[in-house]
Amino acid sequence: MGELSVTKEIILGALSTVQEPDLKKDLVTLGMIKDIELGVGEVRFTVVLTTPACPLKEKIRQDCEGAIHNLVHPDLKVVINMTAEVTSIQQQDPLIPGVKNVIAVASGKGGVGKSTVTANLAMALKKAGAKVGILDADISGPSIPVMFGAEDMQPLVQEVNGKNRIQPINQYGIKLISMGFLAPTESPVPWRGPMMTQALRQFFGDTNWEELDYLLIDLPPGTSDIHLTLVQLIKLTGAVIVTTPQKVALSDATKGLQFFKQNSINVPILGLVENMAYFTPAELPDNKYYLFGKDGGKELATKYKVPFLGEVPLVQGIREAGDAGKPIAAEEGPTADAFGQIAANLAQQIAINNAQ
Ligand SMILES: Nc1ncnc2c1ncn2[C@@H]1O[C@H](COP(=O)(O)OP(=O)(O)OP(=O)(O)O)[C@@H](O)[C@H]1O
Repeated sequence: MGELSVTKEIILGALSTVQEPDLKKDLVTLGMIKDIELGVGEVRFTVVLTTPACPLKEKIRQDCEGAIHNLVHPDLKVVINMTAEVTSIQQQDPLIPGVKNVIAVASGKGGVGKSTVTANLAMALKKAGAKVGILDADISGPSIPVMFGAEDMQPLVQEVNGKNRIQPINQYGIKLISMGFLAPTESPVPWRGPMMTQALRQFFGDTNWEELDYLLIDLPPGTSDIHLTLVQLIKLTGAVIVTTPQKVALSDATKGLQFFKQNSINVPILGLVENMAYFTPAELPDNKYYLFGKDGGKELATKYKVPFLGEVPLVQGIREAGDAGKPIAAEEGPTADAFGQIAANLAQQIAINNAQ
């Protein structure tokens, strides 16, 4: 490379031609390039993505390398450190100062797998390197403790900076709080409005969440007092709607969508997840049986112009893992990959919304 004298400005100039495909601006303008270091015949720098679950990570890395080779020198060795700093909504909620994004997971109909999707998305986001928590507000049947093998656990109350704080359960690196910890499942307490409001307020304000990139809220099916309390209590990043492809579930999912979209509530829909999209027997992994109809969720997303985050098959392993207390997304395999892809799409939508 003899004569070549490369400066940080030249490197920045080359990288300013690389676009962040979602945010539609270049990496330099977005402040995503850090710590440029020049060595003999090589350049090192860090790219700070908006989420560790970024589905475009590899493309952005290749585009950076390509820009330097094309615009600076083809033989320059390029060493890129890909990191991430999750972005947050502009006005973070003072009730939960360390929590960057709060995502409501809702469904119209019961039993469509909303808790299963919440648990597995949390696992997948955690696996990608994010700090994740779940607040299980589904008093109709708090299944999150079971899905995390935490049904016999109780959160402790500890004094932090002179204030009593609830310590969330930490299971597989995910922080959990559940209405189920307050009311044992076998003796369902008839929750009344003020009790729920109080419990939710406490779960947000008095829990020692510390730093979280994503806090997922598992809501009861349908639209209830809890939904209203939640949107009044906390500034949500957005909502995810879980549905199955059959007609009854879709019409209920539409009600869920409309609840968040109505003017007085105005919570962005981050996307729709189609659960039990098709059945795949373990012994015939390439066969797909569309038991509940095909593409219902996808079509609903198109109709209401909301992102389609992906589909989850009906497989025995998902139910077994849930019952065994460790979400399947914690393991490796095609089902975990499906959740990984949905989590990446969700993280991407959050980053896009936060940039607007
Ligand atoms: N894709 C799937 N494949 C196999 N089993 C699934 C799948 N999704 C959910 N299940 C199973 O279906 C049952 C109901 O799921 P889950 O509790 O997640 O539904 P829900 O919508 O949260 O229910 P609720 O109405 O109680 O809130 C569970 O036993 C779960 O393991």
